[in-house]
Amino acid sequence: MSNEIILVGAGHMGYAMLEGWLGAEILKPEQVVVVEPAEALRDRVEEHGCAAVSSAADLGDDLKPQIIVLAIKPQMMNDILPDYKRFGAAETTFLSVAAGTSIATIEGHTGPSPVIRVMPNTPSAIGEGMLGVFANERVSDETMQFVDQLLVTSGDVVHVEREEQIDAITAISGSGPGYVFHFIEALTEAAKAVGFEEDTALLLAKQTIYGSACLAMESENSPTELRKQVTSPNGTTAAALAVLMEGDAMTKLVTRAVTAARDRAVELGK
Ligand SMILES: NC(=O)C1=CN([C@@H]2O[C@H](COP(=O)(O)OP(=O)(O)OC[C@H]3O[C@@H](n4cnc5c(N)ncnc54)[C@H](O)[C@@H]3O)[C@@H](O)[C@H]2O)C=CC1
Ligand SMILES: O=C(O)[C@@H]1CCC=N1
Repeated sequence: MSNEIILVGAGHMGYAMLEGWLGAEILKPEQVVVVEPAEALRDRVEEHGCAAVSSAADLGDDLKPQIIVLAIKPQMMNDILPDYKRFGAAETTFLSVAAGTSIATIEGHTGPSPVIRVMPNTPSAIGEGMLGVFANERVSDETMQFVDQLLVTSGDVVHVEREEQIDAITAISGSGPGYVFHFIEALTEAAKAVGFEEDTALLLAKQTIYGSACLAMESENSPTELRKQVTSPNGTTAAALAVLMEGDAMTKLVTRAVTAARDRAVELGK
């Protein structure tokens, strides 16, 4: 067994993580074989020097990968996993980034195997991801250490104690960039409504979110304290926050959204 990796699916998430691993030189391109039916996406990984095939049937008979990364849609798991049964119930670790898909579902196809569930997010593409991890008891310390080394190239990593917490992480940080991008859209539209052209409106919105996120990370103050520092008594921020915080409107809306995402993750796992 070498540290060979098979990456199944080189779409948004699979490719983002692969780029991080290669860029940080934790993996050499020759250690990775990608299975991806879309030709343009195979070309993209081949440009990095990785081998790429269009289906599992084209994988060499003698491959004994340390890890198979499953970066395919949860709805496709039951169709695709049988192609990887031959690597199951052995030393190969399955690492799934799919929302919802449980370890039991994966082992239902592979037999009892080391399985790690990772919930990344798209900022992983620039090394600023947030990743949740849960591993079953069959994963060796050696493989877990290697996987942690890979994952930190994508961003911050948190290990959870219970598998269902991955569904909750999915709803917060997995889907979270979607909420933040929507807030950028909303702030851009609002900037246009008060008189700015599209380009300026977008810059005002993006830089405000970026600067605020950086300050929240770097400051020793809590977000509550940072919010208070912006809010002059009877000033402009107070006028806006009176709208967003009336009856805890924003918190209730975000909690409803997160609960819907968590429930959908649970549903996808059935
Ligand atoms: N996009 C996101 O923000 C996040 C996605 N995820 C998870 O990552 C997984 C992939 O999602 P995305 O990358 O967004 O989707 P995507 O559609 O960009 O990527 C999936 C890839 O799988 C490929 N594929 C289809 N059939 C295949 C097969 N038989 N063998 C190998 N590859 C095959 C597709 O051609 C596609 O490139 C999903 O399970 C999702 O839940 C997790 C966290 C965040
Ligand atoms: O929307 C989804 O289902 C995936 C999982 C987390 C982010 N994107």
